[in-house]
Amino acid sequence: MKKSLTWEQKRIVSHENGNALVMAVPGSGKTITLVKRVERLVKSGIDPRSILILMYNKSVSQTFAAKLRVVLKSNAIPEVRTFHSLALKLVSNAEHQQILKKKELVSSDDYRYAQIVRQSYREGADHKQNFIPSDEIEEFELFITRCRAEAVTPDEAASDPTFSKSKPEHIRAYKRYCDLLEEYDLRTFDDCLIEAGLLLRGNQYLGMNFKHIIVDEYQDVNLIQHEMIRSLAKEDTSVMAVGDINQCIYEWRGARPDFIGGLFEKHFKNAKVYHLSCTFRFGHTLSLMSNSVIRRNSTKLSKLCISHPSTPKTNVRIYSDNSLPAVLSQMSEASGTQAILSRTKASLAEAEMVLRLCGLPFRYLDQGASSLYKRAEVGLLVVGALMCVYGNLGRLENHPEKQSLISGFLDGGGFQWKKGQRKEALNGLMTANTDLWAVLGGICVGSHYQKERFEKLTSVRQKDNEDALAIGIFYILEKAGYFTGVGSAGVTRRNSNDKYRGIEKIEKLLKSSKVNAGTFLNLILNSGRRNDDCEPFVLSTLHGCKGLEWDNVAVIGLHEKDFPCGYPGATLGSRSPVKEPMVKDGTEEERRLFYVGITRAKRQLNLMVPADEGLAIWLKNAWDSTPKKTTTALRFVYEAGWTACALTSDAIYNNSVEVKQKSDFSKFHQWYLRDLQRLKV
Ligand SMILES: Nc1ncnc2c1ncn2[C@@H]1O[C@H](COP(=O)(O)OP(=O)(O)OP(=O)(O)O)[C@@H](O)[C@H]1O
Repeated sequence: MKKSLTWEQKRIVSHENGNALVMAVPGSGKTITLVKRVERLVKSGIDPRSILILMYNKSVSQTFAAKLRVVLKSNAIPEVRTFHSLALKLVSNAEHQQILKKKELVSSDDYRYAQIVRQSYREGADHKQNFIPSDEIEEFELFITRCRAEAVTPDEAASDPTFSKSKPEHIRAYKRYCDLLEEYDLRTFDDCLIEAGLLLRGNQYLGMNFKHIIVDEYQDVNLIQHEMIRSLAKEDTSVMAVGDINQCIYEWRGARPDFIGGLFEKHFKNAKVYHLSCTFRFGHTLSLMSNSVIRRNSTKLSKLCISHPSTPKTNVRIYSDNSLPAVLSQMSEASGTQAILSRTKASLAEAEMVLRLCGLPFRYLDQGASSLYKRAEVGLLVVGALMCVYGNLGRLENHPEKQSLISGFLDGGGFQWKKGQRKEALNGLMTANTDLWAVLGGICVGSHYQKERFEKLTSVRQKDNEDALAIGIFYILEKAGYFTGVGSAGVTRRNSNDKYRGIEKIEKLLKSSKVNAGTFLNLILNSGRRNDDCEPFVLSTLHGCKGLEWDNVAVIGLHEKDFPCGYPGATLGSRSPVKEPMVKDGTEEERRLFYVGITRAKRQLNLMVPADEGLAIWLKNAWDSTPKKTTTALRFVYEAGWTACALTSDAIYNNSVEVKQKSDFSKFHQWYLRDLQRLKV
């Protein structure tokens, strides 16, 4: 169906030369608007090669380029790139011209990168043990990311209070990290961005000369990327930044809402401001709820997100956590695409278990990097249960995830490995028909601690059988101390992988489902149902779902404790030239993350919350303020004010707004109704 543009969209398409800032609410059709704008520029005689479009990720940029090829009926389309691919192009050109030293590119999932991070942490932080807990490494990696996002050298980090107030060992380790990259002639993607920025600042454009630059998702641009655009733009370049301040969710990577909400206009003079305030994705209840939440942030809400009258109703429901199996079964019967979104990977693991129990198909958006198999507590549980039931690991032979499960057991088992031991254990256990206790017994001989640990874990040697309740086996393992060595309980802003909560969730599920050990092991070890009439459920973290939409969405794990609003490790310093971060405890970023999550739904949104009497009272009274006391359910669900939003939304759909009293609607809902009236669509 051919879509006719709204007047807001048309104004952006026909923007003349000069800088522009487009503030777009979720689902407002940025893609179609930008495609039409480029089409208009090219039709007006602008050389496509002088147009650069910078997008957030590879798949979005590829889809956008494909759309341009169709619209322009040509392969001669403008340059559509991600920041990283642009940086890579600049750096490889500079290497070619011998301006830069030739180095190999290393991605963050390359084993060499992981080795360098570990080595630099061990040496720089003077870490005695060979095995470093993953949480410590993740915290250090976060520190590296922050330094690289602002191109801070180790010396600068040491003398800058925003960085040096962090752990001193991080600064030493960061210096070692930089030295090691240099030593091994390696360059990460972040290094590419920094070096590309320096090339551009030195006027080494290497053939780049753009009349128009369009940058999508500007709210997640960091300082280096912002500076790159500044260097690329010449006197006569028109830069158009498109984004949504309320969807800035990558502060830990150096993005800041005040870049799109201040810095852009400061550096790109006379920028004309446009709004895309009308969503085509979801109906009035969800628009009202998302506005209701996000207005609690300190960023002033100048325009509300309004549902376009052509948008179908979205059903929003709030359910108790305990009814997850029933809700997912009901979703599987609805038509269209389905997604399960969560702040933490622990909740996704719970959802995966439920899907397996219900025999529903699923896939991870991150290709399985957060799947059950990658979780230490699952490795411990599976290995432990296999030993209890069968007395050996035979069922893992030829299993494609054998290595992940054994690694989980070795990493979560609390062995405090010494140099080379973990590798030896893994190699030993990966050989066919190996005896777990014989391999470990041969390795854990050095220290008293390891011997003790080994003895504790082997205490489950006795054979149970497949009919035993899985929860019974879970308790045997727990008593034997299986889970005491598993990671941290905290969720940092970057790391959504909290293992303790994963254990809690597994326990809850095994208790309520009453499955026996045989069934449980089958559910985990079989690949899950693949073919089904219903679309596979997509599982994703809230960070990963940006820019996407599904017909039916469940946002799960909406517990206050799972959103690290006040978690100290979550607080990020920044050397932004604008001002200090607005809220230090991270509440605003977490609220934006919730906002991004709920605005992915088209027809149905299910919010899964823990039992919370306070929320029941809130909903009964149709309140939408921020609760003053600490809550069990996420405070943002309180703020969304579902009851009042559903009532106002019903009045709009039933055309009964006019017959009601003004006082039937809160001031805030009156604002929405006024804007809806005014919308000249
Ligand atoms: N003028 C229009 N009329 C009808 N539908 C439209 C119009 N413009 C866009 N749409 C539809 O709106 C939906 C959302 O568009 P799009 O995916 O571009 O949103 P977005 O602005 O990028 O959202 P987000 O910020 O959440 O990523 C799409 O299904 C698109 O086809």
